[in-house]
This record gives sequence, structure tokens and C-alpha cells, in this order.
Amino acid sequence: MSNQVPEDGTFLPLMEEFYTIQGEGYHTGKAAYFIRLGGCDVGCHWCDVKESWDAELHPLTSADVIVEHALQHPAKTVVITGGEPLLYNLTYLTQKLKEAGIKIFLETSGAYPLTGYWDWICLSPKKFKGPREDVLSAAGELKVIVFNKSDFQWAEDHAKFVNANCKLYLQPEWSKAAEMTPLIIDYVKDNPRWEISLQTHKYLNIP
Ligand SMILES: C[S@@+](CC[C@H](N)C(=O)[O-])C[C@H]1O[C@@H](n2cnc3c(N)ncnc32)[C@H](O)[C@@H]1O
Ligand SMILES: Nc1nc2[nH]cc(C(=O)O)c2c(=O)[nH]1
Ligand code: SF4
Ligand SMILES: [Mg+2]
Repeated sequence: MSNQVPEDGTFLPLMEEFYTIQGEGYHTGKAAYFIRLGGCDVGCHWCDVKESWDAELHPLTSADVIVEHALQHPAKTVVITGGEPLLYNLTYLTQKLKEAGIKIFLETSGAYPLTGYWDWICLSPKKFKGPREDVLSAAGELKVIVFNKSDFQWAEDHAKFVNANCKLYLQPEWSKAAEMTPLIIDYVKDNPRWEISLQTHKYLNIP
């Protein structure tokens, strides 16, 4: 799938870049430049960006050019997402962003080895391909998607493997939000170490 992507991370399959507001999790509400890399084989049936899955549909793009684009926006913060960004060696891209004075946040399922330099890691683990220990221990936030009732216990099972200061979020799966949000509200009231995360950009109709 990602065969032609050079292992040194100087070129990466870029699906899209956009300047918006971080809609989810700990940094909700902050302006950030989003870099969405193509390629994912985790296979979440409810994934809201399935167009990202096939890396070959997304042009190999110079990491230096991505950094230049990121610098053209007032907020010196980027979110690297996908697809599954940790499919690739992110050392080069994050090093260049860091040298340019940009704060770097990651959105990942944690299914692949952690590479790169990060100011914040949002780990959203998946049943379909579980998270690795290196990503669990580096996560600043654990953001579990709630698609059905069994996901509360699944969230607790994974919370055992993150650091004591890792933030814990429950986020309704978008197509089930009407059904799951009230359950999450009750769960957070009963278990206040968890907080609710909403996909606020979808309510705001922004990217
Ligand atoms: C599209 S994923 C890309 C990054 C990485 N592959 C991952 O899953 O974390 C970005 C974020 O959107 C969340 N997400 C994807 N589809 C969703 C949906 N239908 N409802 C709620 N959250 C969703 C993921 O769990 C993840 O936190
Ligand atoms: N506004 C906005 N915030 C986001 N936070 C994480 C996203 C993602 O798809 O990784 C996302 C996204 O797609 N849009
Ligand atoms: S891991 Fe992320 S990009 Fe991959 S299918 Fe799941 S939600 Fe979509
Ligand atoms: Mg999204």
C-alpha cells in the first residue's frame, strides 16, 4: 500500500491540508493547520474519512513543502492526522516543523510504532487493531470512541495502560451520537475522571 513512500520520511502521501479549529479532545477550540496523511488499514467500520484509507490515491508530497504551507497561517500549531499517520516515519517532518517553531499535535490509533517529536499525542485506540505500548505510555490524552455500550468497559481496560496524568475522554461515534451522548453524560457524572469530547467542528459546520 505505502511501498513507494521513502523510509526517511522526506516525502509523505498527503490527502489534504486545511486551516481550521481543533474540534475534538484536550485542545478543542484552538486554531491549527491540519495535515492529513493518506493510508490506513485499521478498518473502523464507522470511520468518518474512509477516503483516506488507500495511500496510493494521495500524492507523495515533500515534507519541506508541507512545512512551508504550515508557516503561512497565524496559528503556529499543526495537527498531524490521517489516515493513520504513524504508518510513516514522522521524524523528518516533525523535526522540520519544530525547527520552524511550530507546536505539533498527533491524532493516532496507536497501531504503529511511534516516531517523531510531539508536543501532544491524542491516542484514540481501536478494537480493530489495538494500540501499541509505546504509544499508550506517551499519550497526553486517551480519546475512546463510543459506538455501543460495551465501549465503556473497553475504555476502562485501556485507561489502565496510560500514564497517571493522561486525560481521559469519551467521544460519541457521530452516527450514534443521539443515542450514545446521553449514556456518556451519565457515565462521566458517575466516573468523573472521564470527560466528554464532542466533534464540535461537525456542529459548527467547519472542516
Ligand atoms: C479519522 S481519525 C485519523 C487519526 C487516526 N487514524 C485515529 O483514528 O486516531 C481522527 C479522529 O477521528 C475519530 N473518528 C473517526 N471517525 C469517527 C466517527 N465516526 N465518530 C467519532 N469520531 C470519529 C478517530 O477516533 C480519531 O480520534
Ligand atoms: N476541526 C477538526 N478537528 C479535528 N480533530 C481531529 C480531526 C481528525 O480528523 O483527525 C479533526 C477534523 O477533521 N477537523
Ligand atoms: S484508525 Fe482512524 S483513519 Fe483508520 S479507519 Fe480508524 S478512524 Fe479511520
Ligand atoms: Mg476528522
